[in-house]
Amino acid sequence: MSKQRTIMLTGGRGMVGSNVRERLAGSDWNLLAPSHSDLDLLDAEAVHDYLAVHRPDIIIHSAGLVGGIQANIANPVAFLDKNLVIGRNVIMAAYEANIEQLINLASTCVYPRSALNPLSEDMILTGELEPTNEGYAIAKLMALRLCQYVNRERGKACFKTIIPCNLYGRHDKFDPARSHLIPAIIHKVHHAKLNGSKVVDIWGDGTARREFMYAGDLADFLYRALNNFDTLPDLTNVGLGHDFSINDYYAAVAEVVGWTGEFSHDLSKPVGMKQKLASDAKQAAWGWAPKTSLKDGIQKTYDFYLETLNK
Ligand SMILES: NC(=O)C1=CN([C@@H]2O[C@H](COP(=O)(O)OP(=O)(O)OC[C@H]3O[C@@H](n4cnc5c(N)ncnc54)[C@H](OP(=O)(O)O)[C@@H]3O)[C@@H](O)[C@H]2O)C=CC1
Ligand SMILES: C[C@H]1O[C@H](OP(=O)(O)OP(=O)(O)OC[C@H]2O[C@@H](n3cnc4c(=O)[nH]c(N)nc43)[C@H](O)[C@@H]2O)[C@@H](O)[C@@H](O)C1=O
Repeated sequence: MSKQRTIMLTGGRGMVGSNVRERLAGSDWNLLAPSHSDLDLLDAEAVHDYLAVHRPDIIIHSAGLVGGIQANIANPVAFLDKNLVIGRNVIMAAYEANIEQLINLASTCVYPRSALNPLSEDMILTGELEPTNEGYAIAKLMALRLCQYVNRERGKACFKTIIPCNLYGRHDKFDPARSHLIPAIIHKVHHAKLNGSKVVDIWGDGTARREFMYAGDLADFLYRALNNFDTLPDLTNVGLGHDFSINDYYAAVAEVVGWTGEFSHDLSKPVGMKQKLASDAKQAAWGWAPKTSLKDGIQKTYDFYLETLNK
């Protein structure tokens, strides 16, 4: 009989982490998902001691300070400092404890702002970063490179990094000061419907493009990666392979929510990258593709939003 394998999931109460926990429910994996209050990842000694005691077979590192464009602009110090320290602590503790397998989560903000789309993994560190989330991106780049250096020293690919595109889904954050685009639209359009408002504001002119994947699909990718770690590429984008304009996302949410008003454009708001579409060549070669359509994903996210309002 084979030994039950143990996974440590950081950020297990966050959006990605909660979707991963739901995906793992009923599986053979023994899951360790310490909450922020159980284990503060800013505390290097605590992380070191935790790994020395628990010795997981694999770590999914999904914790961090995460937020939309406005939160990143408002708090560059925290986004750089906290993510740098958390990334360093988790990866170095895993290195020192000789943990065999780790999956580190980066983000498409690691790509240069002027790189040609679709963005392929070999474009990393070839140009200037997008200023609206530069601090966050520098922290993510540090963690990505640290994983690659561990692999170089060990002579094998033990610590792998995935680069998800923008994500949304159940367990998302809907607070306008922190939220990413899709939860922000759900919150705005739901309230417009509730209050009988005829107009909703879109930040910017709405022509910027984003690739938003349903977080349940990322959990599905990670589940496959856990069970096929050896074939998972050392560094790979994870995404849809196509994108939509900001205006398209507003229209899609309005349809799901059932609101029929009009949109105006607030040109004083930050827009960030004009486009950040990740190449899906590596993930496709690995044999994986997301399954959730934009409409289904928005519907599930809206249902979750309504559940949280009623709690
Ligand atoms: N959301 C997105 O669009 C994208 C996310 N990613 C990456 O995916 C990962 C998960 O993101 P997501 O789930 O959206 O983010 P969330 O903010 O939903 O979750 C992050 C989690 O990290 C925890 N955390 C933060 N600081 C600490 C700490 N000091 N010690 C312990 N736990 C801590 C948070 O706990 P608490 O809330 O209690 O502080 C929270 O549970 C991140 O690495 C992110 O960069 C990549 C691409 C896109
Ligand atoms: C995942 C990625 O996410 C962040 O980058 P971002 O993609 O720019 O983030 P966003 O989801 O907040 O915005 C996407 C687009 O949407 C437009 N937009 C319109 N109207 C609203 C609106 O009401 N709210 C928000 N937030 N955006 C809006 C907004 O102007 C922008 O053009 C990084 O900071 C970092 O976290 C990171 O790596």
